[in-house]
Amino acid sequence: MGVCCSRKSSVHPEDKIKDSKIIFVVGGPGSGKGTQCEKVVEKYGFTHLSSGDLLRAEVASGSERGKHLQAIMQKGELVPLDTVLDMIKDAMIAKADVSKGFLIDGYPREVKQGEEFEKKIGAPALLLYIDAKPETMVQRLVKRGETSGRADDNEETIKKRLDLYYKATEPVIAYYESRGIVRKINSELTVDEVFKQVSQAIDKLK
Ligand SMILES: Nc1ncnc2c1ncn2[C@@H]1O[C@H](COP(=O)(O)OP(=O)(O)O)[C@@H](O)[C@H]1O
Ligand SMILES: Nc1ncnc2c1ncn2[C@H]1C[C@H](O)[C@@H](COP(=O)(O)OP(=O)(O)O)O1
Ligand SMILES: [Mg+2]
Repeated sequence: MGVCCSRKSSVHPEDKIKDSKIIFVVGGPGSGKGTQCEKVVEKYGFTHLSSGDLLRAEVASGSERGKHLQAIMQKGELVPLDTVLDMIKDAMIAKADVSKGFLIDGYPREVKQGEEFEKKIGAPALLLYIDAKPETMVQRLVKRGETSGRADDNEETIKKRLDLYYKATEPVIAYYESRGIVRKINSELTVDEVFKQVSQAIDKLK
């Protein structure tokens, strides 16, 4: 490795984001992640990146890759790790200069996603665990499905997403609990009451 390469590495775009404040927002489908993230953006000015929104934007672009992703999401399955991680990383880099912190909503969906994120980007300071009962989540998603236009907000896919959440995503919480960064949020309350808990968790960060 000569001078050229070491110099090159010092201007890697990743360098801009590795020291940012990173908050993972994890919870089942319909638990209220997106709703709370919007409120955090309003109050704290953080950058909200939802893996689901990034994927849906790719689908909406009509690209070949989008068609492939749509088929996976419609079945309630997880898209390939590299696809979603690259999208998040690119979105973070694009905001690196102006962001006060990042809310990573809907990621990690499995422990491996968390490990890869830390290898390629950095470590989270906090994991907000948005917790609601399965009956509550199903009820909210069925209701959201009346207007969301989302291909995965139907009863059959909701059931699959819930099963996958308990199987693949819940272990993520235990994984980070051992590091002491998990804050469990009771999402059975009103949006504002849930947000009070979220605010308290974020305020403790400073
Ligand atoms: N605390 C709450 N009480 C009642 N309904 C809620 C609450 N939080 C979210 N919702 C509703 O539940 C649905 C799912 O919320 P959303 O934020 O999209 O969840 P997620 O991003 O976790 O799937 C939305 O229709 C939202 O308006
Ligand atoms: N981190 C991730 N890894 C793999 N697939 C993901 C993903 N985040 C989202 N997806 C795919 C599969 C999900 O069923 C779908 C919708 O995700 P979402 O918008 O985060 O749902 P919700 O907000 O209802 O929990 O997109
Ligand atoms: Mg969401």
